[in-house]
Amino acid sequence: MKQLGLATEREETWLRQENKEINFSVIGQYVDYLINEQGVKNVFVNGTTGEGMSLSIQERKQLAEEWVAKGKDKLDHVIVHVGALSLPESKELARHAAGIGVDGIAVIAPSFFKSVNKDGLVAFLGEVASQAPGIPFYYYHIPRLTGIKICVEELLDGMMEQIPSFKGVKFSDTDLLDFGRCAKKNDKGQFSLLYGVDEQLLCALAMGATGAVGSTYNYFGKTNHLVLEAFAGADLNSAQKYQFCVQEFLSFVIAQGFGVPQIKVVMSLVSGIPMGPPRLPLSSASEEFVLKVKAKLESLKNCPNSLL
Ligand SMILES: CC(=O)N[C@@H]([C@@H](O)[C@H](O)[C@H](O)CO)[C@@H](O)CC(=O)C(=O)O
Repeated sequence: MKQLGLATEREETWLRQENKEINFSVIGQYVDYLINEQGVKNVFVNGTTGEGMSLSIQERKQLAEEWVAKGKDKLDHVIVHVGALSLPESKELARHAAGIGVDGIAVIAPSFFKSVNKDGLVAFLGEVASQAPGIPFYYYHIPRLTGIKICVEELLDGMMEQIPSFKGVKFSDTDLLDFGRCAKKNDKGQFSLLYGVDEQLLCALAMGATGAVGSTYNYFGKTNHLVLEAFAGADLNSAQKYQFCVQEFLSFVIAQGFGVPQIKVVMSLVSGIPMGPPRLPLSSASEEFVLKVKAKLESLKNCPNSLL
């Protein structure tokens, strides 16, 4: 947490920032921070934390371009979320992503019509994927936000059969029964299962996760790498210790109300790079949250398992 002092200074900047425009200029700095401070070399752009669904198509394209440009020769993978409510917009984003050379695209279930069925959803995903034929395709499952609760295990057969570029699932849900059934289908390691509920990463690894995508890796990247390493080395005690450390922080912030605005506060405090306010309809985190989370982060500096 050596950046805390710097973040305090910049915090006023982000709280005062009123125009809510994207600050593209910090992306290069953020790439270096992720690599050097967090050991993270893969990014997922325009997802939930990045408020992708609150951005215009043009903004999403510009962001994807900037991440690809600034990540060139530095990052291993830039996966861009291209999901949208409208199929033509999602296809346009997929074509654009393919054109700028991303390493993967992901699509969330379009969620205005909740009565979507499995075949309709797979057909939607397939049409989007077909616009970027050589690019690995991921289905982004986050039912808590989309309200689309079709089990991923049910979708898998359709996606594997109908989407030639299907590469895997970003699974942001606590349903480890569904997750385990997906892992069973992955017995030959045909696809990636990227878990996205960071407080339960270790459980998902035990079940068959092949990787993870989440907001926490912005600021607890190193600690989470230790979870991965300890698990890979069959050192369950250490893996638990590191996971408990992440859980201690997340249970504290979740009790305060932890959504994208609050995640941005933590990311700004730890990185020292201002993430700015969220876009409406989300509102900035309260000053009370900022003070509490600062104190919590300070206290974690003394946690023997924390690499903050
Ligand atoms: C709802 C939400 O934001 N979920 C996060 C988690 O990383 C979540 O913040 C974390 O598990 C803490 O609860 C991710 O699954 C989302 C994510 O990866 C994204 O930004 O697309």
